[in-house]
This record gives sequence, C-alpha cells and structure tokens, in this order.
Amino acid sequence: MTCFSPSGEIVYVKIFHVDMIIVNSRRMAYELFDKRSSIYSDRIHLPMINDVMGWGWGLSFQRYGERWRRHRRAMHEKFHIGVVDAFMPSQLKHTRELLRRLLSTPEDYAEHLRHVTYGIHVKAEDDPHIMAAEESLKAFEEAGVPGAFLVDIFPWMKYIPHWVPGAVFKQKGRKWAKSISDMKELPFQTTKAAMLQGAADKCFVASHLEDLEKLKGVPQDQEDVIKNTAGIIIPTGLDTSVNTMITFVLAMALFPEVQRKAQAELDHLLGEARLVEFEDRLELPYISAICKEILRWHPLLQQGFAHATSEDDIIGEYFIPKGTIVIGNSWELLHDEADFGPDTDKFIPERFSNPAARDPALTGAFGYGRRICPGRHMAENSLFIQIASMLQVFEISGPRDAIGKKRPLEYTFSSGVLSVQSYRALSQPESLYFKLQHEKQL
Ligand code: HEM
Repeated sequence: MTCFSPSGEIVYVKIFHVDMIIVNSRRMAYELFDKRSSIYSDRIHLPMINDVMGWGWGLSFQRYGERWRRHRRAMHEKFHIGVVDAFMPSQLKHTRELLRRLLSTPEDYAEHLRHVTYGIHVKAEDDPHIMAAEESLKAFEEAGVPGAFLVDIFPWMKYIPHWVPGAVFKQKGRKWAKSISDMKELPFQTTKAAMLQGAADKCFVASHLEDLEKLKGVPQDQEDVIKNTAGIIIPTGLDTSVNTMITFVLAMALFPEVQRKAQAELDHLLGEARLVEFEDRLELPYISAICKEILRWHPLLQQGFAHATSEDDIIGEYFIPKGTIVIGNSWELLHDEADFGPDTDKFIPERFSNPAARDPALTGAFGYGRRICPGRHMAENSLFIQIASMLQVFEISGPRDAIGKKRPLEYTFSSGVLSVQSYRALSQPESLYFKLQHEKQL
C-alpha cells in the first residue's frame, strides 16, 4: 500500500507488515529528524545483521538509547569540530603519499585512495585489517537492504541451524560474522600490544585507552565501548570517503572547465612555490565549492541510512506507528532547486557563490538529526586536502585511445545502500589520464 501526503513531502508505504515513510522535503526532514529527534533517531532491528552476522555492536546499527549514547559520545570526543584538526598532520602526510603513488601508477588511483584514506599502517597487499573490513563491507552491501534476507521479515528464522539444507543465509552469516569480529578485534589488539611496548601511534584507540587509565568510576564495559566504536570507524568511513573521492575524479574528467578554474585558483595562490596545505583553505573558495558540489551532485547514500520511530507519532492527519522505518530522501533534498539554484543535475560549484545556497553537509549528505554522521568534520577535511592536492599536481582527463585521442567516458552508479560509481570501467589502464603539472614539489 502506498499513500502520499497532499504536498508529496512524505510518502507512506507498507510492505508485508513493515511501515515505511519517505521524507521528500527539507522542511519535513527538519520537522521530523531535528524537532522530533527523540522519536525519529531509532534504527530497526535487522535480524540478519544484528543476530545472524553478530554486528549488533556497531554504532550505526544500535537502537536509540543509553547504549548508543555511550558509543556516540566515545566517537564525538575524538571527532567533534573542536578537536578534529588534530588529524590534519596525518591527513596531510597521507595525501602526499597519495600523490607519490598516483605519480608512479595513476591507473590504480582507486586503490591508492583506498590505501591512504585512513592512515593506518597497512601492508601493501592483503592487509588483514583492511581485508576484514572489506569483507564486512561487502556483507553490509548485501544485507543492509531491508528485506534482502527473509529472516528480516520472519525473525524466527534466525533459530534455524546453519546445517539445515537450504539455510544459505545462515552459512553466509557465519562466514561474514568471522570477518566482522576480526574487523573489531584485530586493530584493537594490535594497538593495545603496541601500547604495552610503548610503540603505539596517537590514534583513536590509544588516546581513549590513555584517557581511561586516568579516569575513575567508569563503567566496567567502557573498554568494550571503545573497541566497538573503533571497530565501526573503518567500515563507516572507508568506503564513504574513498567513493566520494572516486566521484570527484569522475567529475573532473567530465567537467574540464571546472578543473581549469580550480587549477587557476591554486596557481594564482601558490604557483609552483609549494604544495597546498590546510591553512590555504580560506583562500581557496572555488576548491571548497567543489568539495560541497561533490557531496551534493551525486550523494553516496542517496536515501540516507534508514532511521526508525521509537514511539507512535502524528504528522498532520497521519498516524505514524512506533517502529516505522523513516527514510530521508537525500537525493531529492540535494537536488531541490529552491535550495541549490537551477540545473541541480549538473556539476556547477559556482552555485555556492550565492550565499543563499544550502550547505549539502547539513542537507542530507551526512544524514539527519541526532544520527548525523559523527565523522563528517574529519571527512570534509580529508576531501579538501585530497581534492586540492590532486588538482594542484595532476590534470585529470577521461579515456583516450592508442594514439591519444579522447574517447567518450562511460560510467555507471550502482543502486545499493551506497550508490557507488563503477570504477572498474574507469580504472582500465588506458582510461584515465593524470597529467603531471608540478612534479618538483613531490
Ligand atoms: C564522505 C564521507 C562520508 C559520508 C558521505 C558519510 C555519510 C554518512 C551518512 C549518510 C550516515 C547516516 C546518518 C543517519 O543515520 O542519518 C553516516 C553515519 C555514520 N558515519 Fe559517516 N560518512 C562519511 C564519512 C565517515 C567517516 C570518515 C567516519 C568515521 C571517522 C564515519 C562514521 C559514521 C558513523 C559511526 C555513522 C553512524 C552514526 C549513528 O548511527 O549514530 N563516516 N555517515
């Protein structure tokens, strides 16, 4: 069953016994996710992810309440806007490494982005931390769509033993559960062991554990809270940041006039004197506008990440029962011409020179209300330094044929929880050009 509010601002859908509303306007998103945030900040319990795969410890899947609040606080303490600049030296160092890697094998740009995004000391190939996180992410891609597994509709199925013929979901779940557990345990144990030897870098886990030693009267399970929170950083932050950068590479190949304008801004400020740094940000308004336009033009989570209601509610004449899935239609909000000016399907960073244009980060690109992405300040810093540095050093262009003639650029975006650009096509050796502009500085 489907019904629309007269204005189309919300759409109500019922699938089997599941109630769902889709929020299509910024006004309604503000009304529900912000003004009524105590009702609209829950998540539904997905038996496949939480019980079969054992991922209930992940902040993103936790129900709204005291447990979630403690995990969210642990995240906030290290990533809020007042402290996040502490990551800048490491973000800069890894961006420089990205440039050097791009210089040697530009065709592997997607891999290089993946490798340097976090600044964890990963081995070049088959790093166990990254492999566990990537397996878990693949599992999430499959299981994160509500209803993808029947056990989400008939929760009693979670009791079926894995050896029952046909219980494929249980066999998959067992396999994924191992990667999900490794993803949480391995980095935590590695850091703890390094701390004991006095050799740990200042990182999320080390800094929390140091604080913990000094604090008195903390709950006994606080170490678990730290471990759980650390364990969710890679799966929530890695694919989102890397794929946003891959969208940037695509946009630069598709819109060379934007790239030229950005490079002119960088050249005017820095010439060949030095490589760009965080301190230059205020003097690079066009680069900052590109960062915003990347988040707006093709948002990675087009339908956000589903919230749920924790109490019954009434919107106008509609009754919204407790347990309703609530989806913020981020694509719609980020393409609303009333907020972003004309031609919102086109990549036009100039739209942000109008002071009335909204900030995409606060219009759905990072989600909504109390659940809004806690890593967004760190992500925005990463985007800025990586985008500015890549534009300063390379010219990015689309595919060429054997004699160097430009070929049309083909690309697709997937339609899963994350709308990921198919970079397989783009990363064919001959297909993307990174022409060097300022090698000396590397
Ligand atoms: C460009 C990069 C990123 C994008 C586009 C992005 C986007 C999002 C979105 C749309 C949500 C769902 C919010 C909601 O439920 O309303 C979210 C949640 C979350 N993000 Fe991000 N994110 C990014 C980077 C990061 C990074 C770098 C981290 C970690 C350092 C991170 C950690 C998280 C966590 C833990 C949640 C779950 C929050 C909760 O359920 O309370 N994200 N993100």
